[in-house]
Formats: sequence, structure tokens, C-alpha cells
Amino acid sequence: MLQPLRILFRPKWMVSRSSASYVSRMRHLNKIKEEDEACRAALQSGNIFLYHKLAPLLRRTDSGIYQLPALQTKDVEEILEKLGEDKEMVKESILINCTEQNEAQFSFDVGAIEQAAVEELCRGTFVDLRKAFFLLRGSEAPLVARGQALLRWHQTNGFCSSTGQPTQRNQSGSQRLCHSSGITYYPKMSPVVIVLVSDGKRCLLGRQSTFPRGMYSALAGFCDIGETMEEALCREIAEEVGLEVESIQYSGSQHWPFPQSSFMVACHATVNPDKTHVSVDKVELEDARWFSLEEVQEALTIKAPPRNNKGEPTVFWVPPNYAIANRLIQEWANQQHLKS
Ligand SMILES: NC(=O)C1=CN([C@@H]2O[C@H](COP(=O)(O)OP(=O)(O)OC[C@H]3O[C@@H](n4cnc5c(N)ncnc54)[C@H](O)[C@@H]3O)[C@@H](O)[C@H]2O)C=CC1
Ligand SMILES: [Mg+2]
Repeated sequence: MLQPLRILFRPKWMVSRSSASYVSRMRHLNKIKEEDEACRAALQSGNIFLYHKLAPLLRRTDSGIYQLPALQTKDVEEILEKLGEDKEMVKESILINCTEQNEAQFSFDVGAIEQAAVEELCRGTFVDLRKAFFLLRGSEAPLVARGQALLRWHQTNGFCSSTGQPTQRNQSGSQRLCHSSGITYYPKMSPVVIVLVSDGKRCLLGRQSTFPRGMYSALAGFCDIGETMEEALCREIAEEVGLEVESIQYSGSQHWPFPQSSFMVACHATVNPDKTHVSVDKVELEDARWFSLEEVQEALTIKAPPRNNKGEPTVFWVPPNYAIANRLIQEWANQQHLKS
């Protein structure tokens, strides 16, 4: 049932534009992830993204563009000292990634310090991640989401679930260890399948009651333990809309930070065009229905839906382009266009 994996293009982030090749960069990153000493050294010359209670610091340029300021470690130490804090706190930074120039990138939460004081010193604002996702461009949005996901995981995994004893992190923050039980904990993601179902002419979109008004998306669901992705996909479609999937094609994947870290696996699926009756599980979804190519194309052009005087969107629209649901919908529309 699962069609062959689509041949992947070489993603942009893999194409090195500097002296550090992709392979040497990944090996360097792995070394600082695994070796505490190497990580401490990397922190000295690395970049730090600040968060306040998990909200990332953004800076607005004179031309009105929002950026993710990368601070030097010494700058963060200086800020901590100016605010009467111990500069050694900076060592709590968590490794996120490294740049093409092999500079390590870290996230650091200053949630224990007064927000306004840090904002003033950094000439920026701490912005809720959902809003930051809208404001940032290109690769900065996934980077900031990854930084937040790691900080959140550390903030909620301070104790061993077997012994109740405190867990200790390694320097990079790639794991936590309980010395009492010997259990090593690793940052966790929940696998989710997200699927755009088509009957050959129309595509099926649904909405939860918590979605902003008028927004419909591809159907999604968490994988159960022991399931394959294909099984989870077929089960979710059967549960949520009462349809039987006939074929599946893999599209791509995405880390999704809301409400917590999910690993989204995105697929297209088809159903028999003679068996398209939708019976919506009203516990999961407020509505699900078939949309024509014209309706979908129109929705894809909407960047910010018009709103009524209560601030609610008044038209049918789809998730913005940073959500993998948008990519699925776009791919489906392109494919339909080619067919016609
Ligand atoms: N990036 C994107 O384009 C999109 C992402 N999503 C994300 O997909 C995720 C799953 O979609 P839903 O339809 O809500 O899933 P769902 O259809 O599986 O329903 C959610 C329910 O699943 C249960 N559940 C099982 N395992 C869970 C876990 N590990 N974490 C939380 N709940 C779990 C809970 O009872 C929860 O109420 C959501 O987090 C949503 O934010 C959804 C649509 C678009
Ligand atoms: Mg669902």
C-alpha cells in the first residue's frame, strides 16, 4: 500500500557554502554533543539564543524585520553580571546546532531574571513562540523551535521517574542521567502522522473546535505504541472521518513544537472515489469535508484572512506555509493542476 519513497532533492541546508563540509560539520556537532570538555570549549566561542520562560528573544531591525539575535557567550555573561546574577549560569546553555562556520549554537532560558531588564539590555523582546513563528523567516523558525523544545524538555525532566531522584544533564544537554537508577533520559518527541486525503478530484480537510475560525487543515493523529506509520495513518482516517485509505505516498517531515514536541510525518493518501462518504468523529473534529481545487487554490492565496469586528477570520483558509499541512495542500493543488 505504501508507494515507493519519493526521491528526495538535496535540501538547501545540506549544501555547504563555506569551508566546513556537511560531513565535517556533523562530526564536529556530534563531538560537542557527546564530549563535555569539547562542549565547554565550544560554548566559549559559540552563539546563544535567549529565552524567557520559553519565549524566544527577537529583535526588530530598522526596516521592520524580526530577527533572532545570536549573542556571544561573553555578552550573556556581561548581561548576567549587570543584573547581579552569577555569570557561571551561562554554562546551563543547551546545545542546539552549529552554523556553517562550525560555531556552536545554544539556547539559554533567563526565566528567573526580570524580563524587562533583560529586554532592555539586549534591545529585544521576548515573544511567545507561536507569534515568533509568524515573525521569523527561513531557517530561524525551526531553529528557535528546536531551542525551545530542548529547554522545555530539561525543565520538565529534572527527576527520574523510577527513583524520584534528581537527574543530571551532560554539558551539551543531549541527555540526562539518574545516577541512582542508571537510567539515561533523552529528549522526547511524539510521532504524529499528518495526511492529505484525496478522492482524485477533491481533498479532505478538517478542523478542530480549537482552530481559529475558518481554518481547515490536513488530518493528523498521534501514533500509538507498536504501530507503523502506515497503520497509524489508516487508523486515524478511519477513526476521524470513517474512510478507508487505498494508497499512501510519503511527502516529508517536520518537527512541530505545539503544544509539545511532535515529529510530524506527512503523507498523501487516496480513497476510492466511490467510497467518499464522510462521517466525522465529533469528539475529535468539529467538521471535515471535501474541498475542490478552486476552493483550495483560493485559500492558498490568503496570507492573512479578513476578519470581522470581533477579530475572527471570515473566510476558509489553510495553515500558513511554515506548517507542513500547508506543504501537503500546496503539493496536492500543484498535482491537480498538472493533471488538468
Ligand atoms: N504542523 C502542522 O502542519 C500540523 C500539526 N498538527 C499537530 O498534530 C498533532 C496531532 O494532531 P491531533 O489531531 O491533535 O491528534 P489526535 O487525532 O491523535 O488527537 C489528540 C488526542 O490524542 C491523544 N494522544 C495520544 N498520544 C498523545 C501524545 N503523545 N500527546 C498528546 N496527545 C496524545 C490525546 O487524547 C489527545 O487528545 C497536534 O499536536 C497538532 O498540533 C496538526 C495539524 C497540522
Ligand atoms: Mg486528529
